[in-house]
Amino acid sequence: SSSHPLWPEIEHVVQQQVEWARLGLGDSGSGWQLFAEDGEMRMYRREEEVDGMVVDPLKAVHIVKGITGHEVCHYFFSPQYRYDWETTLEQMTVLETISEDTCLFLQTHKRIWPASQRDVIFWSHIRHLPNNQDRDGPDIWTVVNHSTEHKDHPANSGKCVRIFLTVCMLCQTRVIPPKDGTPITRDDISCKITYCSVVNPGGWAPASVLRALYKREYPKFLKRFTAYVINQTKDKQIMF
Ligand SMILES: O=S(=O)(CCO)c1ccc(-c2ccc(C3CCCC3)c([C@@H]3C[C@@H]3c3ccccn3)c2)cc1
Repeated sequence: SSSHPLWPEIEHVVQQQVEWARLGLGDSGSGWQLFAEDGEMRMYRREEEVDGMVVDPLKAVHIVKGITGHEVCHYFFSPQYRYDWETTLEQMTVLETISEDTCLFLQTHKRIWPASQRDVIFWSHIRHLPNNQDRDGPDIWTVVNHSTEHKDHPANSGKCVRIFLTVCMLCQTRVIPPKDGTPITRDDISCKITYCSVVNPGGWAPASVLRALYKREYPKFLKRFTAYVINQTKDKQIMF
C-alpha cells in the first residue's frame, strides 16, 4: 500500500530502473562488453569496482517465443515458484507482504566456493506500465528487486556475508495477430526481456573468482528461468 514507509524508495527506484533498463547499450565507448551469447540471449557487463570489490553491472537482452511479459514477471515475482528455478537459493523467507504487488524477502544463497555464504534482504515490486497513451508504445511489465535493511535481521550477524543488489526484470510483449483473424496462440507471441543487475558481494572476494562465477551463473540463471516459464505456461491460457 502506498502508505508503507518503503513506498517513496520503491517508487523512485522502480522509475530509475525502468529508465535504465530501457536505455540501449550505447556505443562501444560506453564500456559494455558482450560476455555471453546463446541463441537470442546476449549478456553484457561493465567492469566496475567499489573499494576494491567487483560490482560489475550486468545487462542481458533475450527474446523468448511463446510467453508474455506478464507471465515472465509473474513467475519471477511470486515466491511460491522460486525454489523451482533459482538453483543457487538455499533458503527464502517472505519477511513481509507489503501489498499484493510488493514483498520483502530474506534469501540465503548456497555457498559458492571459495566465496563464503551470502544472504540478502530485498523488497520486490511487480508493476504493469500499459501503453494506453499511444497504441504503438511499448506495453511493459517489470519486477524490481532492491536490497534493504530489516530490524530483525542485522547484516553479518550470522554465518552469512550480507550482499546488496538492485535487479530489474523488464519485459515487452510482442503480438503478431494471425492474418486470417483466428484467435491469437502462443505461436503469435514473444517477449523481449531486459534483465539488469548490480550485485555488491558485501565482503571481499577475489575479482577473478567473482567474474568467473558471474560468467557461469548468470547465463545459466536466465536460460533456466525462461525455460521454466515456457514449461509452466505452455498448456495454460495466455496471461496478457
Ligand atoms: O535476480 S534475483 O533477484 C532473483 C531472486 O533470487 C538475484 C540474482 C542473483 C543473486 C545473487 C546473489 C549472490 C551471488 C554471489 C555473490 C557472491 C557469492 C554469491 C550471486 C552470484 C552471481 C551468482 C548468481 C548469478 C545469477 C543467479 C544466481 N547466482 C547472485 C541474488 C538474487
